[in-house]
Amino acid sequence: MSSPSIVWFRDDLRLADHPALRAAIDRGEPVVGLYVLDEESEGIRPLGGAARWWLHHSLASLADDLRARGSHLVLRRGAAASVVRSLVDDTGAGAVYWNRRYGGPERAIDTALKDGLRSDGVEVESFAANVLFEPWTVKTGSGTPFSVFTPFWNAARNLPAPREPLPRPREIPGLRSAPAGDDLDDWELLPTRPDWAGGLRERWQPGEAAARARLREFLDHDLGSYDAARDEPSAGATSLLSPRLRWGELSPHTVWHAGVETGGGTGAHATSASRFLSELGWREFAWHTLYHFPDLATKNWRKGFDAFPWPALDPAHLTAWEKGETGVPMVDAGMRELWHTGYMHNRVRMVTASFLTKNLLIDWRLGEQWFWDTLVDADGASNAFNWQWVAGSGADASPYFRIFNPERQAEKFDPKGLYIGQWAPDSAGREPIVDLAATRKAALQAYEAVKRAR
Ligand SMILES: Cc1cc2nc3c(=O)[nH]c(=O)nc-3n(C[C@H](O)[C@H](O)[C@H](O)COP(=O)(O)OP(=O)(O)OC[C@H]3O[C@@H](n4cnc5c(N)ncnc54)[C@H](O)[C@@H]3O)c2cc1C
Repeated sequence: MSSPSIVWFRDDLRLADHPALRAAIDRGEPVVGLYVLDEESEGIRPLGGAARWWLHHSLASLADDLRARGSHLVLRRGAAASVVRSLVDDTGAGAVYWNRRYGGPERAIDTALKDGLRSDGVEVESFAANVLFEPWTVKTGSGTPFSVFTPFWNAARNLPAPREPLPRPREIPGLRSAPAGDDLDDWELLPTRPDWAGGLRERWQPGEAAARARLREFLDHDLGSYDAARDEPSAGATSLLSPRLRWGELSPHTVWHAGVETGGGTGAHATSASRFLSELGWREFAWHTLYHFPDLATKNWRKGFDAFPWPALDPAHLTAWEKGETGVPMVDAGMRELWHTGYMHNRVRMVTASFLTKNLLIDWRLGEQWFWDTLVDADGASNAFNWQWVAGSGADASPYFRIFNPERQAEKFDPKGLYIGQWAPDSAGREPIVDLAATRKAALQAYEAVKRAR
């Protein structure tokens, strides 16, 4: 009788550079892949609509890849701990392997499950694979977590370099017949009525093979102009790797080493490569912050910001922002790009988030939730981290209260109006729903309460 190894896939929907999968293959018994759609465990945040769309396609691709190499992906739905246990019972598995996750509720589930399975005699091992630096290894001189990016990243860079990525396995021995599982279509991850995913289908191809192709294309063709053009939303100069990293179709190690190798030498290419690698550093910093502050999506990271006097919500303003009908062209263009494609350029994310929190004085949590529902790259760390950074409640070195002026941002980063022309050509001649100068002043006044609370 064989005693299979279960590989529990989570935010790592790939075969290459997958240490848990590698360990399972090395154990020499049949390998069973598992993905659990967990909408029941305490504290697990339900996925947003755009994320569900991506997940569906990425799982389909992973299942094909596993099948082509001799194994299976079993899909089951329910509270993760009991689903994993029941698959262990069904298959007589002797080992369960996974790559680590860093959110608070996720860690609680994984730790309890590891202890429980081990005490039943099942081998359980977890691996570092989804961040370059384990969040607890980057510490200040006094052993505390970092609260500012630059010293965080300097300290991380002084640690041993990220390991080389593991090769993609050619063969993965599986059980002769797959254990029972759900049909992916029955999970209803895709929208039906209405089907709003047309723009997502046009823009994206989820799955590991497409992710690797995009990485190569970006490094071979676009990297040289990254540093100069990365802030221009119409330039198409950024990597578009965020959903691929979010879903783990690429590991950060793979991206890191590919970037280091391509960016050698001097000149624009090298400057761009080092800028690109430091953007990966922001992703690391977001996970570091979430690990040490698990309530990042719900509570102000900066305690003093609890004193910020948010006025009563004007639901019409929130709806105008969500739909890209504010009459502020840069904001409307961004919000429509988001709705149509499940993505928004980083510069415009900052402008739209600033407009919501500073000009409309709407709590950052409502914006975070909208992005959570509409972004294909929405993740537990980066989304909340960046919302708090823009709102002023987050981990930011800046001593002042940052307010982006959407008109000046458009002049600077979309000088020919190409981005606005693509997404919100009708917005330019319209009256904004609020007066930008007056609302800016009101935001600064509201911030006085935070200063007093310090
Ligand atoms: C309000 C707001 C919300 C955001 N929500 C998310 C989110 O849910 N998920 C997400 O991945 N990014 C988020 N970002 C960060 C950033 O906008 C995206 O990572 C970036 O636009 C993705 O495009 P790209 O892959 O072409 O980026 P590139 O410029 O090519 O950067 C390469 C990679 O670095 C990482 N990265 C770059 N900037 C950041 C950043 N500021 N914070 C964390 N990682 C970064 C991403 O993994 C990205 O794929 C948010 C930013 C803001 C201002």
